[in-house]
Amino acid sequence: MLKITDLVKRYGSGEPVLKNLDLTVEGETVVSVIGSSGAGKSTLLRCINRLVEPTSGSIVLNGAELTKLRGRELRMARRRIGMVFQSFNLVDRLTVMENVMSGRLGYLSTWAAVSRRYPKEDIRRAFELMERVGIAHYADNRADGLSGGERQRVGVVRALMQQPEILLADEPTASLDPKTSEQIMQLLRDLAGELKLPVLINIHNVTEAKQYTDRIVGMRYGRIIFDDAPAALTEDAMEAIYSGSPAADRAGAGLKEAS
Ligand SMILES: Nc1ncnc2c1ncn2[C@@H]1O[C@H](COP(=O)(O)OP(=O)(O)OP(=O)(O)O)[C@@H](O)[C@H]1O
Repeated sequence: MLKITDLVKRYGSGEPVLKNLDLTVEGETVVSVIGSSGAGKSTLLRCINRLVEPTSGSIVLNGAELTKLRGRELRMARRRIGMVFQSFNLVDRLTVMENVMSGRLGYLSTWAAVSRRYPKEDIRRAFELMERVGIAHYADNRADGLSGGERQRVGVVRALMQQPEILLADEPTASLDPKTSEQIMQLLRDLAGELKLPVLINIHNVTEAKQYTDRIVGMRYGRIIFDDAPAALTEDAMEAIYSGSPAADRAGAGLKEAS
């Protein structure tokens, strides 16, 4: 379970971009985070894996407080959090297999990592997952020879190789055509169920969020103002999430306040 309490993030001395957020994600739920550009969606995801340092608040993953960790402990905790990126973040000149196996680096000794001596079990698991997502036949191909959808599948398998306890996806379909985008959303949804993994997806495409996720979290300038099932995302709720400006938000407008 991921439990975020009273999370604040301020970049430098500016206004907070996350304002006392509370969010709990349990089980194999697929949760989408929607909101205007600048609402703080990426910052929220990046605070969870500490790519961005939270200013204050608590982020607990299966009993472990992530905000307090430093050094080795932080590296150990990070491997429990899988991340899938909009731009895939693959190493182009490496093969699909090498990219996938880089998901295991956090588990290997320095010597094993440098010499790329992966345990047999890791290799078996890599093939199993690559088969599952339909890229096993590309294992020895260079990553830059693949289509966008195939590259994102590599990114998903790499994240799963970490044996994560949660999967974070930062606009995973934004670089893909509509059909491929739907396939990736379906894949994330299916994998959440198969691996009993909670998935948190930052996404701009509200139609996909409604179709492929169990729960929608709507952010407006640093606050969560909607958190419910897709069917509850009415036009009024959409208006509250997407209208306004940071200045209007500072003045206190919002769905929670209005209701
Ligand atoms: N490294 C940074 N330094 C300073 N300000 C930042 C930094 N990263 C993000 N911000 C600011 O924080 C706010 C929230 O940005 P964030 O990227 O989290 O929003 P978002 O909802 O993910 O937007 P988008 O949908 O456009 O990606 C924005 O005002 C942004 O300019």
